[in-house]
Amino acid sequence: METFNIPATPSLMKEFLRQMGGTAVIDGGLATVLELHGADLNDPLWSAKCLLTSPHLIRSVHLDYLEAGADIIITASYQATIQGFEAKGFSREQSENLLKKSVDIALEARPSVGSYGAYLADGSEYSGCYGEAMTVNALKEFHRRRVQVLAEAGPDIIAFETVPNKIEAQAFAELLEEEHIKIPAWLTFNSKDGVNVVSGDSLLQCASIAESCKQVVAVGINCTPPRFIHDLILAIKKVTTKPIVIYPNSGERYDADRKEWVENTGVSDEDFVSYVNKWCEIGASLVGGCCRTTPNTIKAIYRALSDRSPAAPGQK
Ligand SMILES: C[S+](C)CC[C@H](N)C(=O)O
Ligand SMILES: N[C@@H](CCS)C(=O)O
Ligand SMILES: [Zn+2]
Repeated sequence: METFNIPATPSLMKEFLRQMGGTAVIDGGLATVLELHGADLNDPLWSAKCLLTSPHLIRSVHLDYLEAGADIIITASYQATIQGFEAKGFSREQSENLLKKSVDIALEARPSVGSYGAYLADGSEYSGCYGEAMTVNALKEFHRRRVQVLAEAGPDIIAFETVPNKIEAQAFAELLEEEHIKIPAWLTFNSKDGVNVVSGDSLLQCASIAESCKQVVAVGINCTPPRFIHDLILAIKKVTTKPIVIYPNSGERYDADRKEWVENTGVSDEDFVSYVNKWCEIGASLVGGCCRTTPNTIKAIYRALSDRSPAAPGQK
């Protein structure tokens, strides 16, 4: 079982970034592009449904992102949970194999571990409200086997993403240590006000939990409107020495009942690509897109960063 040997040292990501010339490009929305290709994700498994119905499509979206200039691609496991597959009638073993399949499809990819809120499939990753009764221990038990299976599949890094509250950050950090996970990880939070994480918990406290966990090699923000990113980077910078990872969404709002994104009627987010260099100047070193971004977004980010000197991405 012990087949991986990448030491999860804090310097690992820094060394990778040095090799990349200082900045790395992450891919964009996976579910978004699966939908653009006709996948129906109105399902409790959301994008993980495609692990059952259209693995070829997942593979082709990963390839599109690599071609667009992404140095890092993220697997289709955001909403893939053993509990979610079992609810569809799969056995435990079949469910674990489906999780593993997400990594196999994007070999060398960064497995996505969405929050408990993602599994609930009611959009609660955008509120972080799990009820008074939820505890760090219950969250650890929910995620434990999932994290073990994904780590055993041998990815380069595990992306804990769209983390909405402090107890889930704590649960992930403790799981990485208790299970002696040797795969490095990043933890990215989401925000709807540019100050705190979506639950209202302090971003500084959440980022500090990530900072104290030795397996965590980067900390940041994902699936958050671009207009908040600048201030969030400045806040995170105060509490971390680790590389900062940023992959915003388009700024639209998610309607969890209809499982659809709706355009904002209020302030609109302009194309965020023009801000990417500024975000890197103030501290971000891994940049990509989340929901509602596409390979075109990533191409534009790649181009914007390539114009920077001397720290061009990827040196491709
Ligand atoms: C990142 S959100 C758009 C994922 C989907 C959500 N958990 C749902 O099931 O509706
Ligand atoms: N990684 C997921 C979304 C996380 S919010 C995806 O791109 O579909
Ligand atoms: Zn997203």
